[in-house]
Amino acid sequence: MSEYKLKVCGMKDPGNILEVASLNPAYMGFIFYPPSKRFARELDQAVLQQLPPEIKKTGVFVNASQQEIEDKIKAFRLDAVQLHGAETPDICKALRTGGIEIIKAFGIDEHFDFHILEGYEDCTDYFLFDTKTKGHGGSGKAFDWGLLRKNVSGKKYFLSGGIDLPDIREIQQLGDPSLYALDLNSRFETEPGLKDPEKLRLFFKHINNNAANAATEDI
Ligand SMILES: O=C(O)c1ccccc1NCC(=O)[C@H](O)[C@H](O)COP(=O)(O)O
Repeated sequence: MSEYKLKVCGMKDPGNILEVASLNPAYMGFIFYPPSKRFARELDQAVLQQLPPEIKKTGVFVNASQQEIEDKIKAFRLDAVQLHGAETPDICKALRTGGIEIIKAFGIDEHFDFHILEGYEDCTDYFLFDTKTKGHGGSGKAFDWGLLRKNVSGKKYFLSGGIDLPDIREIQQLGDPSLYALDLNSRFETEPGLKDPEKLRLFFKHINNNAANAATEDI
């Protein structure tokens, strides 16, 4: 089994960004959505440029205009964008032309029609499955992962929504070859936008320990 990539989302504090970067997540997410408690209002461009190039700087948007997204890509030298609203395949395609990685997020509940994904197959790099909420993300709530059995797309996806330390074993047992990355956010916070590096360190340490029955007493 290959290792899960890890994404830490909702970063905004300069010191905290650098602390979390020392754990080497594959992705770090910055939220450019003003209503979010994690809105990166005064994100420090200089701090982002200190991040190792292996960490993909990911801008998270909800129904932003193409111009706004492109401005942020340029200003913060983003590697990826994560689109959390009702963005169309056309906007995904237009943004991707610029060479940026496109992660299209979908809110999942029992009513989600997985056929919607068909329109996004050719214009995105990854899907992200999050819990359906009015707030678009960062709810701290998990959806029923059993619903993913209805996903017939072979595209790699990020699993998101309320992931926490006690979920490690269940995630290891999902055994889905399309599951590419895990998105961590509010369950690893001491306050909105501020991550607990020690709690993240524990998750990082145990999640890719492939022996599903490995000792996890320190969790
Ligand atoms: O985190 C937010 O506040 C947020 C608000 C609006 C759109 C997206 C948002 N977060 C995007 C993420 O990738 C989160 O990590 C994802 O929603 C899961 O968050 P959580 O349920 O807190 O683990």
